[in-house]
Amino acid sequence: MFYYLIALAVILIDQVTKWMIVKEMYYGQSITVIENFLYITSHRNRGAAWGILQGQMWFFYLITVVVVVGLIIYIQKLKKQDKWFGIALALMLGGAIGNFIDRVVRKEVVDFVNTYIFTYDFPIFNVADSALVVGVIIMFIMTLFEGKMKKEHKE
Ligand SMILES: CCC[C@@H]1OC(=O)[C@@H](C)C[C@H](C)CCCCC(=O)CCC[C@@H](CC)/C=C/C=C(\COC)CC[C@@H](O)[C@@H](O)C[C@H](O)CNC1=O
Repeated sequence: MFYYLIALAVILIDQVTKWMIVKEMYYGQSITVIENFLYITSHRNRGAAWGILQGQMWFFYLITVVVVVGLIIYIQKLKKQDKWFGIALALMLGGAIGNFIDRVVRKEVVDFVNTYIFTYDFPIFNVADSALVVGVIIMFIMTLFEGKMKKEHKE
């Protein structure tokens, strides 16, 4: 149950930030936060990461529903000691739903976090993407860590 609160918090923060960007900024407007590193740029994406599959909304709905159902089943099955795993799943759940709301309501995803990692202009993303990526990273670390733990028990 606790994990759904994390997912809900991610959705709220994601939707509030997107709502502010849509309300306060015109499309393409950019605000410098840290020169040459971080900008807030009002952007829209009809695709997935890096703008792949532009406009394939039905495909995105399908994938997102499968991802969300999978995550909920996984969260329900969690045991007590899988705390971090649950947090990772909750972050991914919140992120997936956050972008899903945009895709259903706006038919496009609002993006605004514009970072330049070294000289590479990383694709503009949003809070939901960050939650998804952080969730994936935590899950990846947990899986590695779990593997290591099991090996130790065996030896
Ligand atoms: C993060 C997943 C993207 C997110 O997937 C979602 O919604 C999920 C729930 C539904 C998709 C239909 C299915 C995932 C497709 C897989 C994918 O795409 C490969 C992802 C790799 C990833 C490593 C895990 C890299 C990271 C990229 C970016 C995020 O950097 C922080 C750049 C984000 C910008 O291109 C921004 O314009 C994207 C826009 O906001 C729409 N977002 C989505 O489609």
